[in-house]
This record gives sequence, C-alpha cells and structure tokens, in this order.
Amino acid sequence: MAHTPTSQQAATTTGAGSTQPNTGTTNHNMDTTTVPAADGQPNAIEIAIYHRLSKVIDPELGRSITDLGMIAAIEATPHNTLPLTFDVTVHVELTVAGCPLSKTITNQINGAVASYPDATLIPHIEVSAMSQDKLANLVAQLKAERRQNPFTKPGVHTRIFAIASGKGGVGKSSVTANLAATFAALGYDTAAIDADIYGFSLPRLFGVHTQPTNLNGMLMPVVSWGVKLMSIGMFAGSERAILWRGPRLQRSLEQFLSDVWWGSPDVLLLDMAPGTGDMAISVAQTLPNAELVVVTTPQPSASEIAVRSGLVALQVPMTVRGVVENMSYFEHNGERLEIFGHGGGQRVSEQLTHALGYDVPLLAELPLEPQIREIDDSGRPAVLTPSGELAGTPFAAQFTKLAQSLMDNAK
Ligand SMILES: Nc1ncnc2c1ncn2[C@@H]1O[C@H](COP(=O)(O)OP(=O)(O)OP(=O)(O)O)[C@@H](O)[C@H]1O
Repeated sequence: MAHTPTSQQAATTTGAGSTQPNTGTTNHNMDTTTVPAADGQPNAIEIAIYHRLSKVIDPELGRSITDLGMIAAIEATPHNTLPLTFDVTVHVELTVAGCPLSKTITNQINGAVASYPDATLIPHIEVSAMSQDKLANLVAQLKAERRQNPFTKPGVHTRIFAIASGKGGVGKSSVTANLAATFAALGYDTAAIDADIYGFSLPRLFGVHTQPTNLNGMLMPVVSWGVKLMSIGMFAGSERAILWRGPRLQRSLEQFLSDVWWGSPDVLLLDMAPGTGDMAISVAQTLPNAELVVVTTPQPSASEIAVRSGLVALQVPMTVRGVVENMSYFEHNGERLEIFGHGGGQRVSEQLTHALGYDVPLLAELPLEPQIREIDDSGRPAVLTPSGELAGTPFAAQFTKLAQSLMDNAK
C-alpha cells in the first residue's frame, strides 16, 4: 500500500488537494493517473520518483523506461524507525528476462531514487519480465512507429556510407571498424552493419561474443566500443535460420534494416562484400541515400577491381564519396617503404572522377602496421585505447580526419 508522506520536508500540499513534493525539478503537469502507485493513489514521493524515472533511458531502445511501460509499480512507505526516511520499492518489468543490460537499468533506477533531494529514500528494486501480451503490445507499438526501413523516411538525417572494395583482403572491414569506432568516439550516434554476409568480420573486430536480444521478432543491435552493430556472424545455427527467412539472401540487408531497432543514428556504415556484386545494387535500392567509399591498396591488381566496384554508381543513383588507400606504406627507421607499390588510390580517384563526372577524392592513405592487425584481432579497433577513447596515434588522427571529411562533405 502507498502512503502519503507526513513530513513537510518531503512534501507540500497544494490548494487543489493533490500532494506535490517541494522540489523545483518536479513536473507539475504530469498526469498522476499514469503513475503506477501500488494502491492506485500516488503520493507525492511516488509521483516525484516516477517523474525522475522518466529520465532513465533504456540503453537498447533509446526510450524512457516509463514510456516503455517498464515501471509496473512504485510504493513509498515511511520507514519503520528512521525519521524523514521512506522505503521506496520500484517494480521493474524488463522486456526480456535476464536482459544483459538489466544491471545498467537497475543501477540507474537506484540512483534516481537514492538521489531524491527532499527526503531520505531507501531504494528496493524488484525485477521481473513483462508478460507476453504486454511485450507483444510494446513491440507492435514500436514497429508501427518505426515502419519498415527507418533510413528512408523523410527527414531522416543519418549519413550512410557503404564501404566497398573490389578485391578481398585489402582492409575494407578493418577500415569500416576503425571508422565506426572513430565516429562513435567523436560523439556521433553510430551504427554498422556487416553486409558481407558470407565473410563477416565485424563481430571479431569489435570483440562481440553475444547474440542480439530478440524482442518478439525485433532485434536489438549489440553495442560494442560505442557502435551499434549487426552481423549475421552474431547468430548461431537455428537462430541464423530464423533470421534468414527463406532462401533469398539478398533480402538480408532489408531484414537488418527493418527487423532491427536502430533508433536514429547519425552515421550508418555498411561493410560490403568484396567485388562488384548484387549487394551494391541491393544497397542502392534499399538505401538510396547511401554514399560509397572505395577501399584499395596501392597495387594495380587491387585498384583495377576497386574502380569497377565504384563504377556501380553508373548503374544506380549512388554517389561515390571518395577513395581510401590502405597499406600505402610501411614506416621503418623513419623511411617509408612502399611494399605494395604506389599510386593505386590516386588511380582509382582519377578514373572514378573521370567516369562519373564529379570529384571522387583520395580521402586517406593509411599505413601498413602489424600492430593494427594485432589490436584489431584482439577485438578492439586500433584507433581506440583500451578504455575506449581515441588513441593519440597518427593512425587515429588519420581516421579522425577521414571521419570529419566524410561528415563535412555535403551530400
Ligand atoms: N593498415 C593495415 N595494417 C596492417 N594490417 C592490416 C591493415 N589493414 C588491414 N589489415 C589486416 O589485413 C587483414 C585483412 O583485412 P580485412 O579483413 O579488413 O580486409 P577485407 O578487405 O575486409 O577482406 P575481406 O573482404 O576478404 O574480408 C586483416 O588481418 C587485417 O587486420
């Protein structure tokens, strides 16, 4: 049962007969009928706590936990012995039992209750899972709001960069991972999709060993190093079969877009399969806003095919934003050794500029560094320090410049 606090320090009674806490932060316009008080009659502390909980955001859905219906009940009762102290029990219903982020959410709820300024509150958090019906309603509501592919709606501001290469092994996935990590470290809300469905690399490069949470058929991207990620490589056996409804693999991208709750990222990167294949056409059809970034190494065998991967823009309405040359040189005793030759990136830039009729600049020339491979393979993009900040290395500086030039460059 909920009790109205008796202390004037905890609450003041308004002329309308409703009890309001005397904190300047209270939302006096809040409809108190929505406050799930245990006895249906919310008291001042319960109203104030509900308001404070409306600021707690579910990390996966990016919505307030009160909007999501996750607060099932709040009960504030005076403490048995301590004066001006209340026990506050918050009944939280998570979307899925054993949700990996439950600790984050409950810690935030604890903080919101314990830091209440007008009385001493002792938090008690009771965690359970939503009923199937409630969850189904919530997912239906979220799906209705989001509708299909969220990146093609009018007014969507997400910049989408498809990272392509002609040849495999030139470092396209490594560039995607480091660029995504750089965007996230610079403060952009960043998402990345492994569109390389047979040769997926992003889970390894980001050290992801967990599966995305499946909310009644809507998937939550896995967040690693600040980047929202989705890859076929995150699914094992039977789950993989569920994700790939039917044999039409080309639908994979559409499914990643429409079946995953992305929120509203500033940047979406797609790690494309090597080659000039169907996926590029599929991206152009599904994401008409996508811009292509072509990765090559300096050697002609890579750059010739890289040009072809950029020429897909002649067939579909897609802009090639620029070229990145990877493994350009190896620095040894202050000397730059051009192990894979010279000029591949520049050649791709010139040929695409000529063929497409607009400037396709060479955006970066990245070094070959064994350390980069070692760090990438350890599950941390090499641009980041172990604590997740941008490293103070020339390599991280080059990626920062690359990220900024991509964002500065108007579509
Ligand atoms: N600049 C670099 N210096 C050192 N190693 C690199 C560099 N870029 C990439 N690598 C390493 O080269 C290998 C191939 O890179 P990556 O997997 O990113 O290539 P890819 O183009 O995506 O290939 P595929 O499409 O076949 O998966 C990886 O082991 C990666 O760590």
